[in-house]
Amino acid sequence: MTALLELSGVSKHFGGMKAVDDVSFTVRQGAICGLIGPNGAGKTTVVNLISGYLKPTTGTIRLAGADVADLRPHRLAAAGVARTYQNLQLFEESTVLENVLIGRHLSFKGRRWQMGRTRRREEAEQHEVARRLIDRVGLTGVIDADVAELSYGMRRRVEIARAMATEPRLLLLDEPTAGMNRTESDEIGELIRSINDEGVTVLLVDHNVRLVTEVCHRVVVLDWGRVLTEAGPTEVWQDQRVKTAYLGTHDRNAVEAPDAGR
Ligand SMILES: Nc1ncnc2c1ncn2[C@@H]1O[C@H](COP(=O)(O)OP(=O)(O)OP(=O)(O)O)[C@@H](O)[C@H]1O
Repeated sequence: MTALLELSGVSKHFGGMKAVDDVSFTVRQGAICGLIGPNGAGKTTVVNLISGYLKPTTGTIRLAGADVADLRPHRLAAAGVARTYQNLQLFEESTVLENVLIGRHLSFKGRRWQMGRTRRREEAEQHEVARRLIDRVGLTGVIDADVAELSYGMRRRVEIARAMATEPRLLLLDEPTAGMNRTESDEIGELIRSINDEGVTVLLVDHNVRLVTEVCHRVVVLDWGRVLTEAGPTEVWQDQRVKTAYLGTHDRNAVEAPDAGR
C-alpha cells in the first residue's frame, strides 16, 4: 500500500478544548476514504488541518512522504491538495466560469508576464479546461450565470469544479451532499467515483450513510476528536461503538440504521 496522506498523532486544541486528539490514519494513494462521526466529532477540523487552514498543536501530517503540517493553504494547493467547504466559499457575484477559473489561477502562476499571442492562447486553454470541468459537474447550462442565482446543490458542484481546476492529487470534500435530495446526492456519488477513477485520491466527510457506503473504500470514524475505529464501508456500520456514537448523545439525524437513506 502506498500512502498518499498520513496523519500521525495529530491533535488540535482550541484553548482547553481538544477538537482533535491524537488522531492517526492513512489514506492510500488512489482510494476514497470516508471520514465520518457525529456532529462536533472533529471532522472539519481535520480537513482544516490537512488543507493548511489550521496548524496541528502536535503531530505530523505527511503528503506523499513529505511533512506538510506547516504549509499554508496556497502551498498545499500547489502541492496537490484541494478542498471544498462545509459552508460554501464561493464568489457569489461572479459567474460559474469565473469561480472555476480562480481554481485555474495556480496554473497561470509564474507565466503571468507572458505577452501577446502566447498569453492569449494560454488564457484560451485555461477557459477550455474550466469549461470542460463545468460540463463534467453538469453545469454547462449555467456557465455564465452568477453563483448567487444558483440552487444550493448547483453551488456545491461549482465548488467541486473549482477544486478540480487545481488538478489535485488529494481532494478533500467536506459534506458535499449536505442539503441535497437522494437523486442529487447519488449524482454527486457518481461524480466522486469518476474523479477517483482518474487517479485523484479522495477524503470524503459526509453524514450520508448511503453515499459513504457506496463510494468509500475505507472509513475512519471520529468521536470526540479521537479515532473510534477504521473499517470497510459496510462493516463500519455494524460496529457497536459506531452505532452508539451516532445514536447516543450526539446528532440522531446522521445515522438511524446501517442502511438509512437507501
Ligand atoms: N476555531 C474553533 N475554536 C474553538 N472551538 C472549535 C473551533 N473549531 C471547531 N471547534 C470545536 O471543535 C469541535 C469539533 O468541531 P468540528 O467542526 O471539527 O466537528 P465536525 O465533526 O466537523 O462537526 P459537524 O459534523 O457538525 O460539522 C467542536 O466542539 C467545535 O465546536
